[in-house]
Amino acid sequence: MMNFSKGSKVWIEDRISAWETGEILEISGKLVHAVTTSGKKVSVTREKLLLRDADADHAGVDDLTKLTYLNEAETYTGSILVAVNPFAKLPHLYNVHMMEQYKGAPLGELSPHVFAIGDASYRAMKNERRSQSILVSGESGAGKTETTKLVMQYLTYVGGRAAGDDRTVEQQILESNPLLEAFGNARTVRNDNSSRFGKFVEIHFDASGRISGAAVRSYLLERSRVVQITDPERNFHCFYQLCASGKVAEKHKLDHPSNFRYLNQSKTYELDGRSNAKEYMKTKAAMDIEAIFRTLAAILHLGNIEFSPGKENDSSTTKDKKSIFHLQMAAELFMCDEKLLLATLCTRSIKTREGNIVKELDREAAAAGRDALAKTVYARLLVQKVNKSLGQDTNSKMQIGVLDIYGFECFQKNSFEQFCINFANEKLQQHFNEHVFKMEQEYSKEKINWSYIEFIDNQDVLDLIEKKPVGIIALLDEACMFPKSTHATFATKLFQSFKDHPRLAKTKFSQTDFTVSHYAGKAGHVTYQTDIFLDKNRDYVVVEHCNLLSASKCSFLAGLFPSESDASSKSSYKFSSVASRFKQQLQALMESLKATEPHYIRCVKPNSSNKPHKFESPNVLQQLRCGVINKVRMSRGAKRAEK
Ligand SMILES: Nc1ncnc2c1ncn2[C@@H]1O[C@H](COP(=O)(O)OP(=O)(O)OP(=O)(O)O)[C@@H](O)[C@H]1O
Repeated sequence: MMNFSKGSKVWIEDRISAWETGEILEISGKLVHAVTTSGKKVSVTREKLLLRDADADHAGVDDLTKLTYLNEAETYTGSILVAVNPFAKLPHLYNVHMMEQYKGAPLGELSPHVFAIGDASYRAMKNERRSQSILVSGESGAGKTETTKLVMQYLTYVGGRAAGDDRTVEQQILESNPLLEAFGNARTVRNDNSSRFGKFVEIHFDASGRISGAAVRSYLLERSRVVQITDPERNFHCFYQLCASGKVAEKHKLDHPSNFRYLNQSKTYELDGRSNAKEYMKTKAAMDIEAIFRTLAAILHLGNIEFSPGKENDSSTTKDKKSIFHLQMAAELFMCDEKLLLATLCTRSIKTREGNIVKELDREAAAAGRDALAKTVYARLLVQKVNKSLGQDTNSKMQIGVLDIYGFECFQKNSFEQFCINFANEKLQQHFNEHVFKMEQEYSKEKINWSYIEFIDNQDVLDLIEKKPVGIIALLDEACMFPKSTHATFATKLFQSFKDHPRLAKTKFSQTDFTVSHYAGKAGHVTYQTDIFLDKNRDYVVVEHCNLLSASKCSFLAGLFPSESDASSKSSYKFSSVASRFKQQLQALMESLKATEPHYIRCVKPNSSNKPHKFESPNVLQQLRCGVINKVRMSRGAKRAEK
């Protein structure tokens, strides 16, 4: 129970602003009468109040360990940097002078800064000879990508070689950013430059702490965007850049984006304050292979091939002259045979005991196959290319990995993507729990009074999601493999298997939605709509597609499709589970992270209109509650001991 008395400085819970500052006027029985700093008188019960640091009134504090009272109103803590997106350029905060200031400065001596985290990681790596990781999280538009770039800027600054080399590794690393963004980012309703994939950038160092290479791993690229977008969102930036590239565009017969089906589903072609042509130059500077542009152009032409019914029943062929032109262009740019491309799009061969049978595809199936091909080519292009341009150092013993991954998501409607994203966040939360637990043990050895209140073990949610043979992912894969399954049979099986599971519930209004109670407390109850779960989890690799492109005369493209001889497969479609692949990738990521010492940056979006100088408290509080820093509180008075 907190000790309130007349004159106590307090935080008062408020429906609109979350917490208001105030002072107690009088206590009468269960009611406390208080006045807010803005002069409003309120009478509330004690639960609506928290004691407050009066010292911090004037300017606030930027390091929470400086507070006497630590509670939600002051905010949570831990060794986490909370970075609020300024939505304005702040060059004075991120220049060389600043980097110089933070270089070697003990953590906590200067104001909290992204560079301070970068420096702490770099020094820990050098001193302890141990790999480090920096985990950047937050919701869309909170500033993860920008923060990641600043961390990389700092690391390349302190770990860079002396000037004089031709094109140094650190230059290569920094230049990979425009490339990654061109291919992996797009305009969404929430962010003009939203990363449509998660990424783990590993910077490699040699024994003396100098940068020797880098690598990037990507997670869950939103492939569907290549073929489907809605206004005012856009496709990936690189397509618009290519259309604005002048000569190259002309050479590949590209003109305005409005002429391409993959781009004109949304009428948004330009972005405020960005020029497609200028961005193209930046992307181009980071890569020298003409083959990439050619492949991108081929994807756009491919998307413009339309089909009409063919001569035979349920068959299809190119619709008109225009489609034939785009077919020719796509084949030319993919450097493959035009007839073979058409056959790949309009037929499938099925292996039977008697031999191969060629089955005609109707126009819907042909169009679906065309889009699948576009998505597969695009997805393979991204990481392959970026990794090549970075230059990995396979001998490096020490690394600093920067993870930029989507934070916990809970919308009005949640589908498969949110399910995967929240699964990733559960994994990261478990990693965080283990880390804090270890720290707590260290502290108790040193007899420091620190307690990790409400240590929440989320193994049960993880089991629910990923355990074999019965877990949400396993049941989903099973459903995907049986042609007769529907989302309804999947949901029924799910509820049968987990009848009394405390973390899984049915919803009132639907038989097929399910709610998972994630780690993030009340805010973490997420209801998923299973309608398109099965489709979204199916990633068919069409054998003909691979055969077509592995035979391409363009060695770059052929290299993206190493030929697999899978004679045992009866069908030319091979089911591969998106969720299971993601699970494996996460497992590998966790293994990498376990070998490192982690540092955390939580990015916060101050308002939902992306405006500077606007702070919506309830909104921010919600983000902090859902974040990695949830549930970590130091007991009051504990941090005095720590100080
Ligand atoms: N430190 C910063 N200084 C100035 N502007 C920033 C900063 N961080 C973010 N912004 C602004 O906010 C926008 C969104 O940030 P960013 O793209 O980094 O968000 P994100 O968390 O990576 O989002 P998503 O999950 O959608 O990729 C940026 O394009 C930029 O305009």
